[in-house]
Amino acid sequence: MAADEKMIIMESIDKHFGHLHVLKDVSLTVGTGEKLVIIGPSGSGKSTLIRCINHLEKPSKGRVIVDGVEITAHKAPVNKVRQSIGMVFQQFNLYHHKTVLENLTLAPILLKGVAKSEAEESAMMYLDRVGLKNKANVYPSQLSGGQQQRVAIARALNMRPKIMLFDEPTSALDPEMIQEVLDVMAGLAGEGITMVVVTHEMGFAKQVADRVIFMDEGEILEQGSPEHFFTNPEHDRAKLFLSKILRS
Ligand SMILES: Nc1ncnc2c1ncn2[C@@H]1O[C@H](COP(=O)(O)OP(=O)(O)OP(=O)(O)O)[C@@H](O)[C@H]1O
Repeated sequence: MAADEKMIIMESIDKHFGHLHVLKDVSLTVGTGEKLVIIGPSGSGKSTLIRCINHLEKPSKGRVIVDGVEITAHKAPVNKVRQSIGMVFQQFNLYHHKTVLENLTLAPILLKGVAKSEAEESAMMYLDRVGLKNKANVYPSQLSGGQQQRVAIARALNMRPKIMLFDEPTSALDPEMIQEVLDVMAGLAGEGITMVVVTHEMGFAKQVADRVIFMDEGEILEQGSPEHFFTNPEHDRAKLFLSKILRS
């Protein structure tokens, strides 16, 4: 894979919610296999930006190109492109009336026409990867929050995505469960998949990110390698944010 290959291109994105101007002319590219971590204060537009990548939010202006397909184009094959983008949310969003195994196999069978036996085989592989092979036949309500989030990650992976988006995946978890989810994500990061992660976990950003982006008030204020950003933030607002979050 060429290092300059672009998996995600966002060009001059604006997003308004009514009078609220949430993204202001944001441009961003993410390289194939890159691990990008987005940080910033609450309300700065991080979730909105990441949701523009898979068109859960439609930009008011600008273009989004994913793996060579412009999903903001008129009549773009949004559903098809979405199949190559896994997303993990703060809330785990599992199907509670389905077993863990069924949670993983449903989308590949229904959306991609994968044979049930094949979907189950790969599901077991991914459950093993997140350390939950022995939970295949239980229901989500029988799992801890951390386990449910690991199932959500395995479910996204079972669609064989090219990109994984994480929107504050540990924010709803009890503190003792955060690390088990971050460990799974760090393991995944080592495997070459393109990852975009919104998080308040600065340790994860330092450990895993190729690049950190600091957003404030709908703009990318600063970006750089974690080594550079965390030791040498340039903007006062980035400095203030880091001093607050690293103290907490
Ligand atoms: N669907 C929506 N309708 C109206 N306003 C919205 C909507 N989604 C987000 N907003 C507003 O847009 C702004 C940016 O929200 P967003 O969730 O992108 O920020 P964030 O940086 O991810 O914040 P947090 O860290 O608190 O999740 C906020 O003021 C939010 O209230």
